[in-house]
Amino acid sequence: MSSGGVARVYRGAFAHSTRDSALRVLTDFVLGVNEQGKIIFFEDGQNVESLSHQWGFETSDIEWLEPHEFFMPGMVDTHIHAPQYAYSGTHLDLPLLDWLNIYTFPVESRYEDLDFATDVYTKVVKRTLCNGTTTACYFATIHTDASLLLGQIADDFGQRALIGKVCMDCNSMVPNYKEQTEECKDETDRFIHELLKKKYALVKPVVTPRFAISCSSSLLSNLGKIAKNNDLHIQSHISENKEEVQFVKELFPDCTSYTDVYVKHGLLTNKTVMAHGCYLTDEELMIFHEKGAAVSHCPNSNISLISGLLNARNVLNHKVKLGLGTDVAGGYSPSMLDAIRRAVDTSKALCIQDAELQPLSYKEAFRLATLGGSEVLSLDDCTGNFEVGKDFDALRVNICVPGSPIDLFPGDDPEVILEKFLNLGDDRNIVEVYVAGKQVVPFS
Ligand SMILES: O=c1[nH]c(=O)c2nc[nH]c2[nH]1
Ligand SMILES: [Zn+2]
Repeated sequence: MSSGGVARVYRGAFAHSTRDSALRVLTDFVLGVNEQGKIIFFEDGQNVESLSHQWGFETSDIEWLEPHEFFMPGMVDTHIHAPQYAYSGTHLDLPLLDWLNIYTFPVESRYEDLDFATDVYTKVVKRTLCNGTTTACYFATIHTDASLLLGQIADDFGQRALIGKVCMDCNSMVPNYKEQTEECKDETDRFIHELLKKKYALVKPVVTPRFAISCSSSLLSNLGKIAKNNDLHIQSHISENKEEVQFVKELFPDCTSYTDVYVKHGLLTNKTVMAHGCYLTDEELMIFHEKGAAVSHCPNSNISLISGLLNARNVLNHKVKLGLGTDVAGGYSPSMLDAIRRAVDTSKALCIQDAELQPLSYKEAFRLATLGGSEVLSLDDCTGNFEVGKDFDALRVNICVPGSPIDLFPGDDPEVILEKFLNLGDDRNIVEVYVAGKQVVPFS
């Protein structure tokens, strides 16, 4: 645009969460992005003259949003299985452990085939970006090369991503879908080092033991060490379903709880995100808080696989970091808007059972999908809201696109427009997506 490092300036309505507030709607703000994709100012529109002098841009260069448009932060999917996208929207008629054995493992075992992997991984990255997921924490499969391919595809399309090569050395039901312990450890090392060697700006590895049931104690310990030695993120599953919790108790009789299994193997750190957690006790949540570990709330999956209902309010009351996950394909929707709606619905269903409970508001769910998710992935220094210094990860939302699923009425102010979008909107309303200042949707 002009000298002084300003690449673009936008003026109009913005909605985001802050440390103190689940939702702040700013009706007339100006936001500047520099060449590196970072937010360099975010101020009241009245300050535009002084900002133009300070940053050396012409006010005529400002891009104005329409009255029925706003920017919100890109959404953070804290838990999604990229390979399972191949069958998303189907296979939702079995409980977790049968679902894994009958549907999931046979499909995941096909990802040795890099053509198949390219097809599915391209589709899942494009679909999630169109739906406003600017950051995704992916499980891949046990296959190192296909997992590296997922990293390359996320980088190609400009999505911020954590990529996990899945680790599992126990699988009696589908024995061809597992690795030997040593091989799994070595391949995890290779995956991490090859991915880091690519020096992708926004794509990083995450250590990924599938869950306690599919990993030996020796593998879990090795993965804890690998994460520690390389200062890496960790992701897994915990306490999703009652049968699973009981099985873990039997497999690890020396551990006092499911959480204790991960603690004892060095896998519960301040860079850990555990999916589900429906049956975590208050004592376990206290351990999560002490360790700084996070929970990914996956409400679509919890209901679709009839696993349980996470009491998100209780997790928040324990000051445990909480975000939302689609958990494709146990969750059938790749959209984080769906995760927002189902998180609110789940909290209301729990309120039917216990009138003392306070349901989640749409504002709180918005926070979980944006800033909360960035905290869960320890990425809140660079994404999650429009704080100056963070990367510009943003969705330009337009309520009045042709064929919009939303109608507006006189008096609908920006806060009402946001609420309608969160409850009624879809990818048609997400007209542009930015990651680190780069426009990634529409695809170039
Ligand atoms: O919802 C789930 N999806 C999975 O793929 C999985 N693996 C272990 N536990 C799991 N839960
Ligand atoms: Zn999962």
